[in-house]
Amino acid sequence: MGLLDIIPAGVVTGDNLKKLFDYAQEHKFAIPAINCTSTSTINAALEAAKKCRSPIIIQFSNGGAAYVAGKAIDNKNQEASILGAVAGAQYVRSIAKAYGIPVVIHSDHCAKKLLPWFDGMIAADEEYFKAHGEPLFSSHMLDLSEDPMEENIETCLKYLKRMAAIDCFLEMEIGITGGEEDGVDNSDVDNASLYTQPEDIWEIYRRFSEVTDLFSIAAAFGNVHGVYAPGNVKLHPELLGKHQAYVKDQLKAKSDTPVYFVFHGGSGSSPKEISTALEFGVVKMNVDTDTQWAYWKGLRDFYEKNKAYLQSQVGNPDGENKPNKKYYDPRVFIRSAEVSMVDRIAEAFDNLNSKNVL
Ligand SMILES: O=C(CO)COP(=O)(O)O
Ligand SMILES: O=C[C@H](O)COP(=O)(O)O
Ligand SMILES: [Zn+2]
Ligand SMILES: [Zn+2]
Repeated sequence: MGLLDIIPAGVVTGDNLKKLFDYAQEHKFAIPAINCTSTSTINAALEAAKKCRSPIIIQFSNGGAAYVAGKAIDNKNQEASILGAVAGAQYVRSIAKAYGIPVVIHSDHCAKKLLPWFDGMIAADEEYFKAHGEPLFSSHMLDLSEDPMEENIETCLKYLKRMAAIDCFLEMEIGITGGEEDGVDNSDVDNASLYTQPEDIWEIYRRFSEVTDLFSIAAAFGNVHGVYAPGNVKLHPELLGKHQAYVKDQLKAKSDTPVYFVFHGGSGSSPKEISTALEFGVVKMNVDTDTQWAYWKGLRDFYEKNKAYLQSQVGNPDGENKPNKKYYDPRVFIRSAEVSMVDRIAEAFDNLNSKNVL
């Protein structure tokens, strides 16, 4: 039985999203979450998933969402980030079904200072729920990992109650992802905060479960955003196994993976690190930096290959009166970027063991 026997193609929310993650854990695969900033990058992500016969997660960071709306819109009260995330979600909703794959729409890291962004997106979810019986977004992430744990949990619980009422799924972060996100520089945080403890996972799991089962945990196991020289990042995905065993024991559960874990900083991770994470119940892995690089590389290679045709509107090695329109049409050069991004996402499906699961 394939995934499409269990959940439909198109945007999945609520119980269908839970079924997707359960299916992924059962079959030891995870779904790549690709940071998208435009219809071009969204289409590349959907194209890769269609090609690989896999579900996909389209996610918008705060800055990525603002970029979707356009740089001319002021973002002082998060207007651009709210409008852009909502516009991006609506765009995905209008085309997802045509790709014939399950699609999850998600918003990425939201720190305390960005809560007005979160409020704006939840308001859009509630409005969408009134009209369609489901939220606009499948899920959102709250990242209060910089704050004391009790405050992190309390704030998440407040939103979780509101989200549970509209079947919207919450991803929370505990422990700190190193590197940089949304201009917050975490490159010098102390080592212990980069690795979460099992007791903390249980505390979160226990309290969130009293409200809903629509939540996941981005637990830090040395994850870092970005790509660095070899040896600089020490990932310990096996720690996730300890967390799962601890929660299983507390719950006296049958499942070895009672928790849905999220892997941040997927770029630059080795296939071995990724497969260890899969073993311990990771259902979602975020990839941004490597797909950014792939998009750029596609464009760079196009330019290198066609340089002589890209110096003037008219005139190339084939003749001084020959027009170059077909080289500088964005549908041609941006397409090269997309094709390269599609290939990199296909590699992520391979590493995440999620090819041909429909
Ligand atoms: O975790 C991420 C987005 O939240 C992406 O991390 P990378 O840029 O390292 O792939
Ligand atoms: O959080 C990590 C993602 O890579 C988002 O990056 P960004 O804030 O530059 O869009
Ligand atoms: Zn974080
Ligand atoms: Zn992240």
